[in-house]
Amino acid sequence: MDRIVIRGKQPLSGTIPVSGAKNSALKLMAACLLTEGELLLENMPRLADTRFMAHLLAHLGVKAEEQSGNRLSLTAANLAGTTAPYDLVRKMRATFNVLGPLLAREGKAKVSLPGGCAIGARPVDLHLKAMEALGAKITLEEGYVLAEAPAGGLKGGHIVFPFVSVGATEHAMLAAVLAKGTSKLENCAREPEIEDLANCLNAMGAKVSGAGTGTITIEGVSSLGATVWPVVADRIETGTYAMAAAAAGGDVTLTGMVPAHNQALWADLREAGVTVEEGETSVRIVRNGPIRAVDMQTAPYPGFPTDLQAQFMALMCLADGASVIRETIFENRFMHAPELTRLGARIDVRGNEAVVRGPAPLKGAPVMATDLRASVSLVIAGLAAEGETIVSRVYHLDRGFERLEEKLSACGADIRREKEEA
Ligand SMILES: CC(=O)N[C@H]1[C@@H](OP(=O)(O)OP(=O)(O)OC[C@H]2O[C@@H](n3ccc(=O)[nH]c3=O)[C@H](O)[C@@H]2O)O[C@H](CO)[C@@H](O)[C@@H]1O
Ligand SMILES: C=C(OP(=O)(O)O)C(=O)O
Repeated sequence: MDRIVIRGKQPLSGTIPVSGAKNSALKLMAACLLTEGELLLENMPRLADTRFMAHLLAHLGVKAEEQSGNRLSLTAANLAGTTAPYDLVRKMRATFNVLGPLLAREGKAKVSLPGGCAIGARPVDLHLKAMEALGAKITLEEGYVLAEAPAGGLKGGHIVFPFVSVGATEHAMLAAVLAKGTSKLENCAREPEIEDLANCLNAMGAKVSGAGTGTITIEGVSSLGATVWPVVADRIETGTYAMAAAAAGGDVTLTGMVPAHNQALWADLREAGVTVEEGETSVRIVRNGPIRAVDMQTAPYPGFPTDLQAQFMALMCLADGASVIRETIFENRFMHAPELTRLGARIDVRGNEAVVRGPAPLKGAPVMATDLRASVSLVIAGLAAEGETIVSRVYHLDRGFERLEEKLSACGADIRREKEEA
């Protein structure tokens, strides 16, 4: 197993190209199941999660071919089956989103209950209610969801989500595009990844309107066709490197991204004393002076993303004063706090609130995390800490960060990957 070794206290300076968004790429990949035509995805991030999703799609009969220039060709001309087995679903959340497309195209699907980051219970009840609203019959059997469309296929339906769910909104869209009639989805998630998926589906011939707002309307069509689609830039990777630059200090420009997708973070970074200069498709982050403590609460988009909460906590460890961080999306997403404490941070967690008391003189130590964003928060803290920080369980990082060490080293970070001793 690999580990990441960081010698901190090197200011960062340079340019980091932002990759395509993991959380969009995975749902776009699932969309290939809706058509016999080729879905050619550009700006694909090369990640453990996208590889894993490709394995699942291959199992379902999809011809998946990586092409130069971060392109992935997916063709589901002949499906080999409609079952997504436990071993190919358990590692991550987005694999569950193959259920809707299979159900819409083949009239049935059998999909294992999903895995994903261990950050809370993460049920799939909203996904299943959405499928039922489109006419599907759902049963649970031995850890699998069995879904069956009515004779003649899924029908347009009215879905009012009781609370906002990114995955359920995307899943409902992925099924409703091929349903007969019109579907109306209310209280939808508004994340940029939802718009990316809707725009790609429309390019395939779907009729989806309202994505990016709370109400999405879908007029079902009888079939979808081939398209070429560039994956939207990863706003979580963007925010992560922005906070790495703020924590380590220096002057870093992130390129190939959409500044508007991180407004909540930019506001908090500016309040913390960090300079954020937004360009058309880039953002420059400069931090020379002290960091001010800022309170923050996660919220669905356009609020502060839960996927950047751990990184923000790492930054606040360095701030002058106390900051209160409230996690409102997942009930168990402070697993990084005890690990940050190993590096010298002072953090009190009570329920869904963490009080971070800075500035803590961080010192390198061996640490490990239990999920993707928690792991990268330890990398950020390591960049600001004196001495050597060793982050184990790198497979979490590999799920969602493409060439992390390369991108940070190019900006002057002393960071390397090595084999863990047995
Ligand atoms: C692969 C992917 O895109 N993952 C992202 C997606 O996860 P994911 O789509 O799983 O997150 P959701 O928005 O669905 O989850 C929000 C909340 O709703 C709950 N819930 C969700 C569905 C459901 O059927 N029942 C239910 O109770 C969840 O447990 C959570 O507490 O959005 C999250 C919130 O921005 C991000 O942190 C994840 O990185
Ligand atoms: C929680 C995440 O991913 P997943 O939903 O796949 O667990 C994440 O990307 O931070």
